[in-house]
Amino acid sequence: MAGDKQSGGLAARAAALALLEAVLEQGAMLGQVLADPAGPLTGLSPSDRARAQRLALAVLRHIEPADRVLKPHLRKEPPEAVRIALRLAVVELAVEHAAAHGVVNAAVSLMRLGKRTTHMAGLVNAVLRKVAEVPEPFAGLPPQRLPFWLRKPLVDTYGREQVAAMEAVQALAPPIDISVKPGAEVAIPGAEALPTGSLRLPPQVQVSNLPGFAEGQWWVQDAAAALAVGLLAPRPGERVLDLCAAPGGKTLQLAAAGAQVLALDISAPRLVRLRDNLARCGLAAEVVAADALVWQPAAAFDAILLDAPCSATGTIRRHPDLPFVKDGSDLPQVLALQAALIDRALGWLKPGGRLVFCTCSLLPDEGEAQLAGALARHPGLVVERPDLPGVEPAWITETGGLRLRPDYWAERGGMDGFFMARLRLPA
Ligand SMILES: C[S@@+](CC[C@H](N)C(=O)[O-])C[C@H]1O[C@@H](n2cnc3c(N)ncnc32)[C@H](O)[C@@H]1O
Repeated sequence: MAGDKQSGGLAARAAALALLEAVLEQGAMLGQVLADPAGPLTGLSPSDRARAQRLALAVLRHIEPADRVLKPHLRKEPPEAVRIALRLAVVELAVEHAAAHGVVNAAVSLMRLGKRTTHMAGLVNAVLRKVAEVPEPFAGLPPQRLPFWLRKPLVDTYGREQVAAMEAVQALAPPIDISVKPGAEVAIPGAEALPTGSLRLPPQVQVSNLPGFAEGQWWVQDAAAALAVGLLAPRPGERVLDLCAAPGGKTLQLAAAGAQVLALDISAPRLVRLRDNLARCGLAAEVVAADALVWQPAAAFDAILLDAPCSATGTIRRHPDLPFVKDGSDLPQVLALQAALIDRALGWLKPGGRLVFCTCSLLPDEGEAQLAGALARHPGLVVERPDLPGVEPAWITETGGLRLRPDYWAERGGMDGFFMARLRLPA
């Protein structure tokens, strides 16, 4: 749909609906759909692409309140395509505070464009006019809840109030954090220096236009994710393995610290991004595409960072599609893989060497329980407590791990959920 400005934003909205249908009806992760060269964003202008993506993310963060607003106005279940279009319009009204006439007209036009939806245009018009009469449609409604398979273990672990606080943060578009190359002078207007050393930018800035990006002086990396390399504390010249490295945020930190890095990942396509990131930042690492369950190193390492595959449930504020696509059924295999990777990595360290194990998960099975399992299987292994700038004592667990949650720094926009621990072998 060319000339989206003249057509009142229809192309961006139509693409947002297609993205939402791919996630909600076909169970695709948004990242996969966005990366598809033949996907719904093909042919759109950069600003329409950005708008479509922003709208789809906003809807995924507010499906539950949108459905509650719509319920009194719908006598029977509309077809899924119509329901998704109604949700989009409600979120535009309630969250984006877009002008009602534009939102209603666009939704009606989109219905008229589809053979299977054209007969619903009148209903959509009537429902949205009713919704638009209320100044703040979401006022008084709780934020969207996590799905039961995830919410239950989180409530059991952290408590009901804490989980509600996480859900409140997950309802907001997250800020963008960046890690700055040591020694680089970066002046980005509006950037906030975080206590742990990362810089925080407002949500939805166009990062590639900002000063220092093209020159490779910094890279996008959540402030919580950046702490794993701080915990490993790589020293110049050390031989360090970045196990499960792609797309490479932590590889960049390790290389920038002067370590001699071997970055390994099973995914060749994800390693293309890692290589691009290294090239942009003028940093070097040996890159290996291999399965860590079969690969063997030629020599032992001083230190290993294991950023293991996991449920990624700590990243829902950045990936609100995750609760609609995953159901936790792959967790047993993922837990077994994490334990196997820990055991293999410990076997590749020099005596006295250190391993940081981390996962971007909120589930204790993928964090605290993996640490306990590793300590039980490897007598002599010790946990070294984190001592990092900006890390609050309350974030450190009894056994010396670091538990990070989305509701920490809530007033600043939160942080990704992570668990990380530094283990040392006997010398
Ligand atoms: C959490 S991500 C890593 C993120 C990365 N460390 C960063 O900071 O950008 C986990 C990675 O594990 C990789 N992976 C999964 N199974 C693997 C295996 N058996 N061997 C090596 N890598 C694996 C995935 O391809 C994925 O890139």
